[in-house]
Amino acid sequence: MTGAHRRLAPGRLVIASHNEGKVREIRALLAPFGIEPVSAASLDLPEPEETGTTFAANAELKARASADLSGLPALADDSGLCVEALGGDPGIFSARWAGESKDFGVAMQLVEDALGKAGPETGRDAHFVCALSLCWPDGHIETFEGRSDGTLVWPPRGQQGFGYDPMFLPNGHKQTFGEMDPDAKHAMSHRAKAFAKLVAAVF
Ligand SMILES: O=c1nc[nH]c2c1ncn2[C@H]1C[C@H](O)[C@@H](COP(=O)(O)OP(=O)(O)OP(=O)(O)O)O1
Ligand SMILES: [Mg+2]
Repeated sequence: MTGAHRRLAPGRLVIASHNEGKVREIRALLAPFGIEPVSAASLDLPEPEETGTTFAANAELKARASADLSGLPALADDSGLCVEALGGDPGIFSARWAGESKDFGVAMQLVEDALGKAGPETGRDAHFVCALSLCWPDGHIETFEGRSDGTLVWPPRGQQGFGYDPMFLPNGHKQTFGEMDPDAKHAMSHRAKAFAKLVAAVF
C-alpha cells in the first residue's frame, strides 16, 4: 500500500472470516485497540468465492464483500502455507486442500505425501503468508502482508492453533505453531507481522 493511510475510528468492525481459528487470533490482536469486533458469521454474511490469484486479491475481495453488505469497516485475512519444494503449493489453495469437511489432518497428509514424491533433496522449507485487507464502506481499502519462515515436521505435533500449525516449525524455535502457547504465536506469526503493519498505518 502506498500513499496516504486512513485512520480507523473506534467502533464496530467486521472480521470478514468464517474460519474460527483466524477469528480467534484476529480478536486477540485487536484487543488492545478499542475496536468492537463483530464476526461475519454473526451477521450472516456469505462466504465469497475466492477467485483471486494472489493472497492480497482474495483478502481484498473478502473485505470488500463484507464492508459492502454490512456498511461497517471490514477486515479480511487471506493466508496459506507455501512449500518451497512444491513450487509454493498449497499457497492460496491451502483451505481448499482440506476439502469440504475442512479436515487439516487430511491436508497435512497431502502435503507430506507430495513432499515424499518430490524427494529428499528438495528439503522441507516452507513459509506462511498472511494478507490482511481493511475495507471501509465507501470502498477505500488498505492491504498489508506478513510472512513466517520455517520447516515442516512429520508427524504433526501439538493441538494449539489451527490449520497446518502442527507441522510448521518456525525458524529459530523448538516448538511447532501447534505446540506453542497462542501468545507466543501471536508475538511472531505471519498474521502478527501483517497486523503490526496495519496497526502502524491505521491506528
Ligand atoms: O496461522 C496459520 N496456521 C495454520 N494454518 C494456516 C494459518 N494461516 C492460514 N492457514 C491455512 C489454513 C487455512 O484454512 C488456510 C487459509 O485459507 P483462507 O481462504 O485464507 O481462509 P479460510 O477459508 O480458512 O477462511 P476465510 O476465507 O473465511 O477467512 O491456510
Ligand atoms: Mg477462504
